[in-house]
Amino acid sequence: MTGGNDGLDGTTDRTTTDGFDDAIERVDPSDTDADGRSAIVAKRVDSGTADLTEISQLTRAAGYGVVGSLTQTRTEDAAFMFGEGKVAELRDLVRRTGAGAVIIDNDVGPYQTFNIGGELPEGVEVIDRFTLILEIFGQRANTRKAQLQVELAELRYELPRAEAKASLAKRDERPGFMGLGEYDESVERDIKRQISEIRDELESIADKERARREQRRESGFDLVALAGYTNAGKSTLMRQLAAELDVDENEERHPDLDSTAESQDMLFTTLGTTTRRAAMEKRDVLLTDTVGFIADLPHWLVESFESTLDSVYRADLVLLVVDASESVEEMREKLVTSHDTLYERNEAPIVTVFNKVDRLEPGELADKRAALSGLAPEPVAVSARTGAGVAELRDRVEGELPDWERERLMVPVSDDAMSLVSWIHDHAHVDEETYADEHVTVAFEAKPSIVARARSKAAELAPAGST
Ligand SMILES: Nc1nc2c(ncn2[C@@H]2O[C@H](COP(=O)(O)OP(=O)(O)OP(=O)(O)O)[C@@H](O)[C@H]2O)c(=O)[nH]1
Ligand SMILES: [Mg+2]
Repeated sequence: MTGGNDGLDGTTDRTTTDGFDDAIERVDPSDTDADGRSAIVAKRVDSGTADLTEISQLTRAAGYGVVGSLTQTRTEDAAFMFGEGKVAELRDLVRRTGAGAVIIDNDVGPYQTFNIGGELPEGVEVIDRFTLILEIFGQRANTRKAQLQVELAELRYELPRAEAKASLAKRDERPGFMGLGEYDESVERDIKRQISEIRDELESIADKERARREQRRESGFDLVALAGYTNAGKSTLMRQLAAELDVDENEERHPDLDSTAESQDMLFTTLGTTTRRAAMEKRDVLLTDTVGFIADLPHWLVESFESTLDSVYRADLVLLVVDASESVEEMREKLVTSHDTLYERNEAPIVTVFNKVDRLEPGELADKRAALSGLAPEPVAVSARTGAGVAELRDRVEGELPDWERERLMVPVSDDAMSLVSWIHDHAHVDEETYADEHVTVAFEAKPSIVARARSKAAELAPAGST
């Protein structure tokens, strides 16, 4: 996917700064993608040093080679986002590298995008962080739901821009704004209509998923979701915990489901959701792997993916996976982003999982636990790669799931009684099954809702008071 780029840490893009209007500029023409798409990454920060690591990873995940970079520390310029002199430098850098796109790790307004584009050689695209993420999602979207979510996000991104174009066109200042021809209010109306149609279709998909989740709960499954920052190791951990292949047989086929949940050292490897049965001692657990979180996403982009995140929000337990091989600072930022994403909607208890402990030095784990105890109380340390700590994680999952009830039912032997007994076997953990005096007795443990249903089924079979 990322052509000849192996190192994904983007560290080559970082240098020190003099603390002023720092011009960090690197050129690496060898770093072009296989299909020749190349980009310059750029970022502005108000203060401190701009870090290009993540935007470089995202750029490569979208299939571009990173051929140059540029950063600036200064307050935002209303017209160009960067200072005008910096935009001139950007133009020179584009000329020298032959880059086809400039990827800016900021929220670039529609007018700023237009202005920067006007300074660059003809045909060079100006892409901001959100558009880049949407591009990655668009490339990975391979279910109807994922495609609709991407389309919805694109339209919601486009809406304020269409408004801007309409107002520019009205003022007759820049006819053919961005080379896209005439704009008027009908474009906005059209976008709004499409948004509402897509929402309706997504809502009906979400209804079906909700019904399926309830069905699974009724069959005695506990639903556990893997959540966490992109590239934390969720899919790798899923494979460690999973007992067998997917159970989403009713769902639209998804390449992710066919063999294994994919893992790659790349941002947003997983876009859809994958559900597998987990291998547990007692409880029947369904595990769902899902799209990773990332910082600085506008609310509309998160909302567009709401139905994907529903499998996290509506789980019985969330495993929040963190890459513990990163610095405490990075871990903290990613934990904060994850908690922000979960905060309003999540209903489930959260267990934090420190992953990739195979990469830690002795003592490092204890230090990180202590430093992050506020954000990540009692984390379970695992290596999804080697399997270390995974047994402890299973125990912890079983311990955190809502308690089961014990019950003992006795019913007269009959065909209906036998089908009740087999229903109980399917939905509960049976401790004992005995036959005496034409009665069958089953002692079992199950979720309270399953126990209640077994009781009422038994009551229909047995004369009152016989249990
Ligand atoms: N050393 C080490 N590497 C790991 C471990 N777990 C995962 N990785 C690597 O980390 C990278 C990301 O793993 P994934 O499982 O794809 O991560 P993810 O959270 O599913 O990522 P997205 O789907 O992209 O959000 C891959 O290169 C994995 O091989 C681990 O325990 N130790
Ligand atoms: Mg994944």
